[in-house]
Amino acid sequence: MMSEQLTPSIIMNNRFGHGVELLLAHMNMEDIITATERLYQLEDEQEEEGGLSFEEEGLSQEEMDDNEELGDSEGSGSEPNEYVKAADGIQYGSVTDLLSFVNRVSNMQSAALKHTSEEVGVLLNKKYMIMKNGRYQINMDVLLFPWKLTYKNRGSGLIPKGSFGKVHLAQDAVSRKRMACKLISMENFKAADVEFQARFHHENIAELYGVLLYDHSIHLFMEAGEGGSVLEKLESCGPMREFEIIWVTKQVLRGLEYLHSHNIIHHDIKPSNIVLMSDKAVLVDFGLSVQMTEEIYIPRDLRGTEMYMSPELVLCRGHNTKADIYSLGSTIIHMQTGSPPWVRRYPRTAYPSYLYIIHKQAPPLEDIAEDCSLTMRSFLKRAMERNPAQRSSASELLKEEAINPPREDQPRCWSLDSALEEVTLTLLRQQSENHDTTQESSLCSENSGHIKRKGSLYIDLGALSGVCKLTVTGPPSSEYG
Ligand SMILES: Nc1ncnc2c1ncn2[C@@H]1O[C@H](COP(=O)(O)OP(=O)(O)OP(=O)(O)O)[C@@H](O)[C@H]1O
Repeated sequence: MMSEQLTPSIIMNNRFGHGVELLLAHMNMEDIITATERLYQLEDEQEEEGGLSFEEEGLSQEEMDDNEELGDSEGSGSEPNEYVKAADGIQYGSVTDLLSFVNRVSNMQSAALKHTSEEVGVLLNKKYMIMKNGRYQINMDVLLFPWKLTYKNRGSGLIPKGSFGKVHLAQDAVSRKRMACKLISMENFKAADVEFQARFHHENIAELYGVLLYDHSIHLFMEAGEGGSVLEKLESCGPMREFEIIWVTKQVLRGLEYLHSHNIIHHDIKPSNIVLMSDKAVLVDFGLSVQMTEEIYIPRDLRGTEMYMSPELVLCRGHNTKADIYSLGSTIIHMQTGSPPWVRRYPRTAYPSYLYIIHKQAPPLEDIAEDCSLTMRSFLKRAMERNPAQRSSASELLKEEAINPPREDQPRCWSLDSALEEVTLTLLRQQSENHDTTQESSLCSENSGHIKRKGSLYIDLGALSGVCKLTVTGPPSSEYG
């Protein structure tokens, strides 16, 4: 059995021997057979290919080239076997490498990994996660911090906590990239927790950077929503204004349009699973997601969060991607009013479950905010249509007037944008008439920056974060030396 006192070099030298001892001591026979089969299969593959290869899926040419170098320099082909390697170190790899790592880890008895004192895992992103001497150590190469979302009325050191995980802010010591790191205990980890984020890439889906197993917890490193979740914003700043809701809704719909085009149901659309960045919002938490293989998904269990669930999901007789659209409708009601649907009419204290109410009474159009615009109200009716076949899809909703308001109805900053743009263009025209090239170039650069921001709520969110005293306190740079 691997002793905790062994120095890293001894562990390296005895890696293969200790690995076998560990397997024998802690795995059951079935695990050993699976592992052995995998070992021979891998050896065969390596012999055929003349060495260990990375599947290049999801990697840029540059990364693929780097992988080749990595393979040479680290002598990956000469490792005793990949089974031991993948459970006994860190490697840069492709999505396929990562998925095979998480599958192996989630199938192993947790006792077999209990004594792994070093990080093991697969990193997808070489630009942000910089390995040193074949290692990527927690609290050395990557530092973890509690989120310090200093929204008003909130204490510091808040760690957003879900039912199975907790999410820290992480920073790579070399690249300085800030990431979110979700910790899931081995007992609760399942491959689905990473599968969708690893396989599917879209700007409105939090990008997965790598997965490590350390200290008996799975660490998922991903794109960080430094502005916190929509739920945190609601809890601290109260109901959102319609132009903010429109902005978030559009981002979520784009993410859903992409997921649904791949027949993926997210299954848990709600304010805490939408996180904010300065220029976009992304979906997180794919632990309940499912990729449909048929028109209708027949669930074996109830998936989702009650208050946001559609009536067909509650019924458990089969549903499809439209269930997410309904949950988005519930989420919009929460953003408008500060409470999820139902709870103001049926207080939680008196109603321990809302399933029956949803089944009998959905959709909860009475919960739509009183000051909701007519177009948003009609959007909500389409999104929360009781019959999923008649409910609009993400692509259809993206074309709705409610989320594409006419220019004159845009929020003030948009008008400010437009006004600035018009003034700048007029000035530019005048300047070019006068041939004053010096001023023209300075105006040009200002203008291009301005145009880049146009169409996003860049200014609003910045201003908003000021109003809400939203800051993410990063680590003092002195901590990195
Ligand atoms: N990439 C991220 N960036 C910023 N915050 C995040 C990120 N991922 C998750 N969070 C925050 O951490 C909280 C918990 O994460 P997550 O929902 O993934 O865990 P969970 O255990 O599956 O939660 P639940 O079961 O309640 O949905 C989220 O509500 C969100 O506030």
